[in-house]
Amino acid sequence: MGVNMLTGGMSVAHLRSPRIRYEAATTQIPVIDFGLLKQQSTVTARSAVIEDIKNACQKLGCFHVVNHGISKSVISGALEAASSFFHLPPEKKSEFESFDLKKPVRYEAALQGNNNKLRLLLKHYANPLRDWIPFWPQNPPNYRETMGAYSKEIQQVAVQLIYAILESLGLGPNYHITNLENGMQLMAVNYYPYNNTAPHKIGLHAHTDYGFITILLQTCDGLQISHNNGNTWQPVHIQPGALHVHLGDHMEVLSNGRYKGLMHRAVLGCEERISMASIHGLSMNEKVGTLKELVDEQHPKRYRESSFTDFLEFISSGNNCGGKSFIQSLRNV
Ligand SMILES: O=C(O)CCC(=O)C(=O)O
Ligand SMILES: [Fe+2]
Repeated sequence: MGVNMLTGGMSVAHLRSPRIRYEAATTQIPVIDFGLLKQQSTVTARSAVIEDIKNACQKLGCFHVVNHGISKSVISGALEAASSFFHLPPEKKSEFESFDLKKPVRYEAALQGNNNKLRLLLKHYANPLRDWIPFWPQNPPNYRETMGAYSKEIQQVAVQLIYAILESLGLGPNYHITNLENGMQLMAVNYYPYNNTAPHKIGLHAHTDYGFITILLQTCDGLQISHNNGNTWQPVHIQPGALHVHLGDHMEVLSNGRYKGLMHRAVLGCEERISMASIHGLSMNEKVGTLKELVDEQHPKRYRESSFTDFLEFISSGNNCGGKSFIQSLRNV
């Protein structure tokens, strides 16, 4: 099995083609050149990128990142390992099957009707890597090595992007968040089967992600976003070599609502699809609150503090079934 970089983006070779384009109107997603955020970039170039990030975060809650420095082989290695895992016989995956959200590794199959698959999910923590990797699957044999290499590089990109986003909020280039580097990285590795029925079947329902940002790698189209609480949806088309980045609940909290977490979902289509969402925040029990620099008389504090453990308790207690999302539960209204 090989992974090739087709013009449409990262594609697992045995997956079906051609890629479809969804019919709804498409939003042009701003493209951020990560190379221009690096130290050797000129001040003018860097400030122009920070301004682009600000506009993207305010208007859309997402952007694409190019020139991120993660090699094609690292990316294709991780996608291949994910694909091989999902194609293992069910009995090889079931050792990870659990509904206990606190497990370090968890496998879940969302099925419908005659056991038709809607989505297979493998979720595990990744940062600090040495703490979590001993729990990861050993089948396929290169899973730990290849997924580990990808996770490590994505974690570094994520930290720099979070600081760039904070700079775009006017916090200055030297703003520091204690323990961000040791914060949580949760990898949600998703597999969606081929199912090209119209209207498209939903593989993953509308939600916002926990954490500051999510970095999403995907083999083909299927991601949709909404800016009106799920009333209408826009497809996000993949872009060759680019990573999709969107804001999560805790960026909304940090920024005192200046930036909002992006609502998104995934639909099935005319190819098998793999997506890997790397979700970045602070560690399990660390509380995240609004930054004091973003609170004043005109902008009173709008959110309660919370940690990842609080989030897990919120979703395990079935609170979100009443229609209230985690972020809504944090708003002081
Ligand atoms: O598959 C996708 O495009 C989205 C995945 C996602 O939103 C998630 O895993 O949280
Ligand atoms: Fe998500």
